[in-house]
This record gives sequence, C-alpha cells and structure tokens, in this order.
Amino acid sequence: MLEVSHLSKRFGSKTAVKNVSFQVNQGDSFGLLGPNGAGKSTTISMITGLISPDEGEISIHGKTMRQHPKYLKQRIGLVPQTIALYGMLNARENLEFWGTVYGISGAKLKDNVAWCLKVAGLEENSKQLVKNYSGGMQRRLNIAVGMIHRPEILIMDEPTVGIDPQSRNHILETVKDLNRQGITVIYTSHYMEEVQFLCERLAIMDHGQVIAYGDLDDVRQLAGTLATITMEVHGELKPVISELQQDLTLKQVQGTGNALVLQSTNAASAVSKAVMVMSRHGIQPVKIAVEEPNLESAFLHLTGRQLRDGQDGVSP
Ligand SMILES: Nc1ncnc2c1ncn2[C@@H]1O[C@H](COP(=O)(O)OP(=O)(O)OP(=O)(O)O)[C@@H](O)[C@H]1O
Repeated sequence: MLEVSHLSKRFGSKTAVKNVSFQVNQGDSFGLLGPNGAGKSTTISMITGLISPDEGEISIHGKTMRQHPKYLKQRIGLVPQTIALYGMLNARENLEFWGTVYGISGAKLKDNVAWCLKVAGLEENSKQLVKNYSGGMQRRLNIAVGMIHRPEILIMDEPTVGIDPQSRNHILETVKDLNRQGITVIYTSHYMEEVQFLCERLAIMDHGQVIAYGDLDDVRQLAGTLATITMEVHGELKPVISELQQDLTLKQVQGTGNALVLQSTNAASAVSKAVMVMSRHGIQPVKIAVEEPNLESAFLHLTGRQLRDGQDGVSP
C-alpha cells in the first residue's frame, strides 16, 4: 500500500536519511524505531510531503508523491511531535478549523468532528478551552486533529514524549483501537516497549539507515533466540548445576552467588527441568525471572549501543 523506496535526504553536509526503503501494508501497525537523531522525523516529513527527498520515491496504491501529491496527502494523517492546537479555542473549534484547512465542510465536517471527539474520549470536554486541558487531553486532541480528514494511514511521530504514564497508556490503547478499526498506523518511537506493544512489523533506524526490517518476532530474534532464566535459590547449587550441564537443550548453565542462570530457546521447558532437578536435591527456587529476546537486545546486537542512549524512559 505505502511504498518507500531508496529515500535519501541531506541537510548541508549532514546526511539525515540514506537509502531508506520499506513497505507498509493496508491495516498494518508499523513501527519506526530508533534513537534520537536516527532520521525518523526526516523520513516521516518526506512521507507526509512536508519536505522533498533528494533521492527516492514514496507511493500509495502505486501513485507517487512526485506526480500525485494531493492524492497522497489526502490519504495520510500526521500527528506531529509538538502539540499543534489553538489554546484559545475549544476542542470542537480546533477540529473544525483543521477540517476546513482540509477543505471539509457541512455534514461531513460535523460527522468527522463527532467521530474525532469520540475517538479522543473528549466528547464531554468538547466546549472547554484547550489551554485548560491537561497534557494528556491535549495529546489526545492532537491525535484527533491528525485524523479530521479520516485518513487511511495515520502517522504518529513520538506522540507520547513528555507525558505521564497513565496518559501514555490511554494513547497507546487509542492507537491500538484505531488500528483494530482498520486504520493503517505508522508509529515512530525510541521506546522499544511501545513498538513491541503496538506493532506487528517494524524498521529499526540508526544513523539515517534502516538496519533491521520485518516482522516483530523476526527482528526481535536478530540478537539470537535464547531466553535468559535466572532462578534464585536457598541451598547448595553445585550438584544441580552438574546435573543440568548434562542437558544438551540448555545452552548455558552457571551459578552466580545464590542464583542459577540458564539460557535456552524454550524458557518454559528449561524452568520445569531445573525445578525438577532442584527438587531431587531438596531445594526450591525462591524467585524466577525470564528475559525473552527483545528489540533492545536486537539493537544492542546490531549496533553495540543501547537504544535509549541512557535517556529517560517511562515504560508503558
Ligand atoms: N532541518 C535540518 N537541518 C539540519 N540538520 C537536520 C535537520 N533536520 C534534521 N537534521 C539532522 O538530521 C538527523 C536526523 O534527524 P531526525 O530529526 O530525522 O531524527 P529522529 O530520529 O527523528 O530523532 P528525534 O527523535 O530526536 O526527532 C539529526 O542528526 C538531525 O540533527
């Protein structure tokens, strides 16, 4: 449906985006994940037609941005990183204003405004001035404004930056719900938890390039398929370790202090085997932690760096 082919963009001597290609299918929830400065916003700006690529092409249903910019812009809704609302207007007036910018009027505008207020959960506050809204309510209205023309594809550029965890969860649920209703979503974030929660397919960007692309499970397993299981125990671990080391399905068996650490492709089976062996030796685990392969470990494996560069981050 949306095809991004070999996009490149330079700002002076800085190459912000280099040879980026990916495809988003109808109904997808597609993640664009990468650290700050990876080139996500520049890519989004080219897809939405705000800036032109130096090289490459964007098309929807086979029609290109160069030849059919209006066709593409009507089918794309953008939720920008920054809040683009008029504080001195209420929610309804903001939506009406942006609707007229898209050339919508009359009954269609009325219907679209009503739908947007419902999606944003702001029907009861629609007459309150936006400057008196909480940060979370403003974010929700910001999303609604991006959908006033009922686009096929909704592109969201880090819509949860700087908001409290409760509002963040509300936004993530709203996005998931919109996708369930059939809207194609492109969601950019540097929070891997958000992309893991929302998206079935994704591209990971770093230094302007796509370094991994495909189904969530495939990308997640780029770092390997081994889950790490840590079992804290009270008791003598040595005989347990020697017995488990005979089991070829366990890739690593070691003791660190009072914890047994295992690596396996099948975490559930590894835990049950270890519990059985422990019980034969008269000990029981007091705490079990399983860490499955995730996007963070995939990014670390591909770049040797942490996705978040040590920044803040509130998990959803
Ligand atoms: N208008 C511009 N002029 C010069 N450099 C720019 C411009 N826009 C972006 N850049 C640079 O291009 C690179 C990619 O920036 P971009 O904003 O696309 O990254 P991002 O992944 O969206 O990061 P963030 O999450 O911080 O927005 C960065 O090094 C940035 O400084």
